[in-house]
Amino acid sequence: MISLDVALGERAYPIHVGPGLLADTARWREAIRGRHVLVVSNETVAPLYLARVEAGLRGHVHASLVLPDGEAHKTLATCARVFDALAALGANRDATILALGGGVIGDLAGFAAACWMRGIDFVQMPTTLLAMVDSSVGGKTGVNLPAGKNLVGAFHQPRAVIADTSTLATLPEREYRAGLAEVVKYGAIGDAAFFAWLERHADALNARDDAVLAEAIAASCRHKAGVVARDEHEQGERALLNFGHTFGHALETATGYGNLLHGEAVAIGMVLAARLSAERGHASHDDARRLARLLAAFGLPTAAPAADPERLLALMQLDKKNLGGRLRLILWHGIGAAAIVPDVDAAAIRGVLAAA
Ligand SMILES: NC(=O)c1ccc[n+]([C@@H]2O[C@H](COP(=O)([O-])OP(=O)(O)OC[C@H]3O[C@@H](n4cnc5c(N)ncnc54)[C@H](O)[C@@H]3O)[C@@H](O)[C@H]2O)c1
Ligand SMILES: O=C(O)C(=O)C[C@@H](O)[C@H](O)[C@H](O)COP(=O)(O)O
Ligand SMILES: [Zn+2]
Repeated sequence: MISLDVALGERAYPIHVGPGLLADTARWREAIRGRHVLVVSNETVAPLYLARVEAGLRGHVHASLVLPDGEAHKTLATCARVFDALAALGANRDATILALGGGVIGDLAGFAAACWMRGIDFVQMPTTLLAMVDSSVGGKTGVNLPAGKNLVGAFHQPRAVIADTSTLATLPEREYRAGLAEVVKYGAIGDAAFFAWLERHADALNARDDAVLAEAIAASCRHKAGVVARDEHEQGERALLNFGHTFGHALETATGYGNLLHGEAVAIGMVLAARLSAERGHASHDDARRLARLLAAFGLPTAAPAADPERLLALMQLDKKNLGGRLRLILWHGIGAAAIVPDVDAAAIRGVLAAA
């Protein structure tokens, strides 16, 4: 098992990564402070793993809420179901939500925890690669609107992250590969050596080699935990974690939530952002091609699906990073370096979208 901390002073919390952690109840029960516990999961994950979690809750007043599966359900309406379940449980301010599932469950249950009685504890129990390397860490919680991804949300840090890597054994191949997109992101924006390591270990990662995968997850969590500790509320550096996301989120919304997986949309978005950066002279075309090659080696898409460029641009205009009506994007300086660019010309974005 690997453990590290997200260093946030009094709100610091541990990330534990390793096989069998859900059954290691002593490890995660210490993160629960009150009597009431609501486990939030979905109809795919619950039959596989909910019993392991419930077995650790003897002595607590607890209930489980099993939600429908999918990005299309990351909505305010689903969130209202979590509130109803908390009310039925009699959950007070000392209640804890356990979010058992992928990023959709983590974002949604975390947001419900941020809102219930103005904020209760929650514990992330990620069961996808993407959730283990990214969404469970850092406290970005929220839901989608038809108008855009994650438009309603809150920063609310979990009390602990319990990543049981044995759950990845049941994760479908496409979902596994989508998680690798966010792993590549850490190398692309801030760690050229890690990027090169990923290139060398692509075959092992595709084969889900246990030791190599554990190293990739640990390195990703270290990157994310470091950024979050330095810039919890995205006043600066944290925005770099959004590399590829302005394009990616627009594609997810435009194609209908769930058709393109988040990791897939981010892969395409990183390729488009890298191309835009190369065209503006920030990065070399060779580096942009190298990024696309690594993503393709992980079986990820690198070309945008058919979508109206004007609709995509309109969606990008509602991105949370924008200020003063200006398009603020994360552009790229080649393998291992990225920067926030405050005023990107819409015409340049149109050009990249039209050529995609
Ligand atoms: N908060 C953040 O910082 C952050 C970071 C990245 C992504 N996100 C969000 O995360 C979401 C994507 O998360 P995701 O990729 O985990 O998708 P997901 O939550 O939809 O999970 C993917 C699929 O795998 C299934 N699944 C989960 N664990 C499984 C397991 N162990 N075995 C079998 N099936 C399993 C799920 O039921 C689902 O069908 C998006 O909404 C994205 O916006 C948030
Ligand atoms: O933690 C962050 O900060 C990120 O940007 C991580 C992203 O991978 C993630 O998709 C996040 O949900 C995007 O956040 P948003 O603020 O663009 O909605
Ligand atoms: Zn993401």
